[in-house]
Amino acid sequence: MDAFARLETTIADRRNADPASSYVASLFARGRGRIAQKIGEEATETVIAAMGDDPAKIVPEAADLLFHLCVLLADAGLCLDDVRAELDRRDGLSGLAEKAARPR
Ligand SMILES: N=c1c2ncn([C@@H]3O[C@H](COP(=O)(O)OP(=O)(O)OP(=O)(O)O)[C@@H](O)[C@H]3O)c2ncn1[C@@H]1O[C@H](COP(=O)(O)O)[C@@H](O)[C@H]1O
Repeated sequence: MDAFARLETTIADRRNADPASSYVASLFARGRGRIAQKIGEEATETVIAAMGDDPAKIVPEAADLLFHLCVLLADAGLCLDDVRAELDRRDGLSGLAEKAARPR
């Protein structure tokens, strides 16, 4: 099982855990708005790391961001396979061509 699959399983296991002993459970308890806010914070921290001079510092921030995104997906009843399916759907479709084909 890869890291993302393990993480999804752990997050699902934490849904009814005690928020006092589980960070994931505490996020579920605080709700979708708080989870979304954390994604904003972690995205900002990733941007700050990206603007620095040490690319290695992006890695832990990206991990925080992806972790919180996984919690958001779980909270919304979604999973990474849903995201994979969307990426598969886009595979081979140029971003520039897709944008040019959008209704104006
Ligand atoms: N991957 C992670 C992971 N990445 C980041 N974090 C936590 O995310 C939080 C984000 O850092 P911040 O400094 O922004 O958090 P904070 O200010 O303390 O949080 P707030 O009070 O602002 O909400 C920290 O508490 C990190 O420890 C994570 N917490 C848990 N996991 C995974 O989730 C599993 C279950 O964790 P628990 O639910 O805590 O058992 C763990 O075994 C890990 O696999």
